[in-house]
Amino acid sequence: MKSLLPLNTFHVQNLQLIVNRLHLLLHSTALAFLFYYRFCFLFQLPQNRQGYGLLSWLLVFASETILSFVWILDQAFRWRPISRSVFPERLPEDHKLPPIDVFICTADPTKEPTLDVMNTVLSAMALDYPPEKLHVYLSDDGGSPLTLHGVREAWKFARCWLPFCTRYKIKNRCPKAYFSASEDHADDADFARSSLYLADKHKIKEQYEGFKEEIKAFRKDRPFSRDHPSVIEVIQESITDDVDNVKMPVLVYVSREKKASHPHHFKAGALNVLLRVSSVMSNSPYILVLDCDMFCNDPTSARYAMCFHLDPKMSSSLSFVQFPQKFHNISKNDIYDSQLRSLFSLQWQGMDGLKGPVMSGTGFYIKRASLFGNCARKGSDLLQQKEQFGSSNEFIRSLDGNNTSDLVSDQKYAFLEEPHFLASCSYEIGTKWGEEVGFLYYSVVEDYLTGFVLHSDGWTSVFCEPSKPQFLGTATTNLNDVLIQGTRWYSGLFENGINRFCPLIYGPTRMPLLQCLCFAWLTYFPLYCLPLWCLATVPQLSLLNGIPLYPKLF
Ligand SMILES: O=c1ccn([C@@H]2O[C@H](COP(=O)(O)OP(=O)(O)O[C@H]3O[C@H](CO)[C@@H](O)[C@H](O)[C@H]3O)[C@@H](O)[C@H]2O)c(=O)[nH]1
Ligand SMILES: [Mn+2]
Repeated sequence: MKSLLPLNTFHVQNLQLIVNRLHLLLHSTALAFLFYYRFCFLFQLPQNRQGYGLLSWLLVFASETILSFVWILDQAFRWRPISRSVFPERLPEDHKLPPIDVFICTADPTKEPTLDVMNTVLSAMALDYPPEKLHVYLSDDGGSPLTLHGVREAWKFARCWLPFCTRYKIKNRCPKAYFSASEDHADDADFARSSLYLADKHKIKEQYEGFKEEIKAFRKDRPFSRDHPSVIEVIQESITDDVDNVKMPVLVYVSREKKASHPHHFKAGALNVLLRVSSVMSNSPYILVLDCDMFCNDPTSARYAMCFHLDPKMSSSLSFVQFPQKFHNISKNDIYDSQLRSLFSLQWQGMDGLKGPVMSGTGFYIKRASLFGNCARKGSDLLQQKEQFGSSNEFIRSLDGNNTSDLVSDQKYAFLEEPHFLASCSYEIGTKWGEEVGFLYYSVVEDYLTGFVLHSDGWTSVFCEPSKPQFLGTATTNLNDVLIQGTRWYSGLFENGINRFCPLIYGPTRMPLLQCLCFAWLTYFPLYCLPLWCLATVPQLSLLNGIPLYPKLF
């Protein structure tokens, strides 16, 4: 009976849909009149086509054209908004659930405080999922001894933290957030006032303080260089005092090799190394990608995601389940809209009604096989596969998809030869990594591009937005950071609108038109700044100089 019921359902938001489409009709009629007026004016009288008057007209006309173009693209998001529900209680029993690898990226311990990164790691280890099916990989691009020390300490702390969370069904499993939450928030269960719970809570708080001290006390003066060899440590193996029989997820620290002479491709490069290293260790079919500044706020996300990935109706074409980015540090007035509200509540819902939302960098559960594109097809010969994936036989063997999670604890990996080879910076030379395989390198917004190409290859995605945010991140809240991040995102996005991945050229033969328009909106909306400048100056100057730009009403 259990398996017959659907794991998820969706419903089209009909009222929203009708309002949106009526608005589309009304607004486009108004636009048609505006354009008619502009054309008539230019072609009616010859004197309209000379001097400053003409210049102002053309500038305003060009601005209106750009705005209308961006507006038309934006309508695709509003065409068919849907919302979804999931039923995790209908999932198969724990032993039948597929394994998951969690990838967390960090790059710089000075900008990304180690304690916060470890909180993200701990919250991921404490996901509500069978621990033997969970493998957490931390990629440290800084190659910092402090981060490695932090991971070892985090593992020790996790040995008490995880049982505490399961015993009391703690909902907020990021220790920092749990201890700083107000009492009523943290403890809403029946036993909240029981003396046993309070005593345990007190004890675990002390252990957390000890863990914090351990990280603080670490010598930080060691400079970290851009050149460093790869360091890989399966934390599970380094601890021997198996006092209590606590089942723990595997925790792996990976710092890939870096040389100034080799491009490292930022986060996409780090994720691809994790993809390779994990494939010869746990090789889980599903991967959760997290930024180090984004912790799991609710432990149920893995089960929620599996409600889609295990749904036989959608799983064959489903590449990833995207959760919205929500933030814990939004200021009261949020004057820069750091929450990115329209993206994560309105537009992603709209794309969900088409072929699925854009990959948003963090908080998504992706099917590993989808990242190997068409290259991984069975039957292609070994030589060809080596050209695409590099020369590791073990990696190529892993493409068959047979999970090898028991190998993590195998003696074979005591020396970790193969993972080191896969994490070396020369491994990718001459291969298709970053071009056709894994996360793509052509863009600073690797998430957008990888998602776009996946959609072009026929994969779909799903947007899952439960009422309680599953992940909480740190938003940019001051003008300086907003401008730096904005410039990086919008220039990166716009670049994708004018290179060979232009959604309006590359897309239409590969995906439905409305989906193309959504991607096109993302790449072209940075053009907004041009009409903004024009309309903030030209009409005002024209008014002062007596140049009419708009029709007289009376
Ligand atoms: O060389 C690098 C650079 C960055 N990172 C990590 O990548 C993540 C995101 O980088 P960040 O500098 O915080 O960028 P944001 O602008 O905050 O990130 C947003 O935009 C990125 C680019 O689109 C996406 O990858 C992110 O997921 C998304 O949250 C962080 O965890 C970093 O530690 C690395 O691992 N290696
Ligand atoms: Mn960030």
